[in-house]
Amino acid sequence: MRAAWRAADIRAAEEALIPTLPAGTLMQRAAAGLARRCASVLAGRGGVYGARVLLLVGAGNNGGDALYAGARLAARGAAVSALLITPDRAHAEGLAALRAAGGATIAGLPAVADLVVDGILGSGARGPLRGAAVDVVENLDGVRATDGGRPTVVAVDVPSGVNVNTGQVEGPAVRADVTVTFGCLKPALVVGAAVAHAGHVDVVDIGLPWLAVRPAAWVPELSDIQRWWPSLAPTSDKYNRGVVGLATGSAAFPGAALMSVAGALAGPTGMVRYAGQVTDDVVRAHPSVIPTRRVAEAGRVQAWVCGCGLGTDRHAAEELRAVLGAPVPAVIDADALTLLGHGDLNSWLRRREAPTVVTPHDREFARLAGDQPGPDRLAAATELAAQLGVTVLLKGDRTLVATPEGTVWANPTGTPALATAGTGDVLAGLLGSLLAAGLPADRAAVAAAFVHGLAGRTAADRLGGEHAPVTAPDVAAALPAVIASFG
Ligand SMILES: NC(=O)C1=CN([C@@H]2O[C@H](COP(=O)(O)OP(=O)(O)OC[C@H]3O[C@@H](n4cnc5c(N)ncnc54)[C@H](O)[C@@H]3O)[C@@H](O)[C@H]2O)[C@@H](O)CC1
Repeated sequence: MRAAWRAADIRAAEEALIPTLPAGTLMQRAAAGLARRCASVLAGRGGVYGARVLLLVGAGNNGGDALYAGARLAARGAAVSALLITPDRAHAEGLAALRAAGGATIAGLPAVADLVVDGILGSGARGPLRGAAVDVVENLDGVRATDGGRPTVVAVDVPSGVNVNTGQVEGPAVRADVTVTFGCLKPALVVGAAVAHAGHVDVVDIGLPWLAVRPAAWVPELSDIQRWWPSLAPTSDKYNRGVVGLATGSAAFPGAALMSVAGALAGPTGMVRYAGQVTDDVVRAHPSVIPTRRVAEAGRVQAWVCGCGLGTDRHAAEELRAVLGAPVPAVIDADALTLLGHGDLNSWLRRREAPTVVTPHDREFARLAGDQPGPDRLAAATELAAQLGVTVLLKGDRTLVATPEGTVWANPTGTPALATAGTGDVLAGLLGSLLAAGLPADRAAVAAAFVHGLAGRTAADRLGGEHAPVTAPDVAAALPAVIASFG
């Protein structure tokens, strides 16, 4: 797993480190890593020698990184021009280094550049872009590469214009192909609208120590999921692998039952029970499932999933109450979240002692929290988790998992392929299976979101690419291959 820390925490660590090193060491390490990445980008566009490089240089150290990296590229024969956003405040030593290497300054955006290095703002950014930077960023699209195509844009640390700590994008912001970030990830590189501005993210090691404060977010990696995923043992049987129950679907929404069951069947449990109104549909599609009509009539389970397509009538409320009253972990999804938003069911949720995961998208989040998550999704998910005392899986292109204790995870595998009806039901079923198999709520939620994202990507690939019309059954069908690949 990797950590994304807030700008102030990173700055404090850097300030503690700086006096222990020769002057300028951190910036030189940053610039060296940045120049290396820029050179590899240029290698793919015909080489460094003779390439046209445009540096966008702001008033702070972010501009300093760009200037020193530009000096390194100029020394290798690139034609490097620096556009100083606030000329009287540019990093003096960096500028001198660039000039000494043969680079020049220019007064406005050039017509041609093969590589644009965005050093306008980094972790010292406050609010949306102001002043001359706005014009530069808004007109960047007019710059063409020597071959007539788009230049490659490399952002330094974070793309300029994004909120480093929240990932919010409130005004014009650079759209980078690559972001070279220093020391560790930043929240803007893992959550919110800013992620789409960052492109591919490279973390350059500048010798920053592991920070002693809680990260703004953790980002799971495949190796974490592989490690957590319950594996089959010679002594496994259908009961000790865990049994998951699904209180999902209704006459109006039978598909939600089928999708949630499909998700659960792909998980690690040995048995799936279905309690609901569409038992015939479920058993026809999935003959291994044990059907009953009501939660109260189902046999023992180690976790419940409740809400997908359940409806919001009195029957649905009774079923939700039965799930909330059961002393086992529960996933509360979709219609069950609507039911929780009003009436006495919310107090049932608070009384629960077994782990609970709620899985809202933004509108469902508003039903629980009173308002949509807003631009600071990390804070919103954390607050709701603390307020309800449950794990919150906030769906989005970067799904977040927040625990009541204040830990947040940002899932990196999201894909637009999942933006289609029914995929949430698949996720809920899979998550329920992981809970029933004994995973703690946060790991179950993180693992389910991660694998679900991979399944979305696999489904799209199988159908011909990222623009293929993926459906929820395609996602469910892709789960076994993704899980099998864990080895
Ligand atoms: N602290 C360190 O030791 C290191 C810092 N490094 C670099 O330094 C960066 C942080 O440097 P700084 O703290 O100087 O901050 P920035 O380089 O992000 O710039 C801050 C300056 O930009 C201006 N500014 C702030 N918000 C603005 C806005 N919305 N619109 C227009 N101008 C705005 C302010 O006047 C401020 O002086 C990092 O992102 C990284 O690139 C690296 O060199 C590695 C080492």
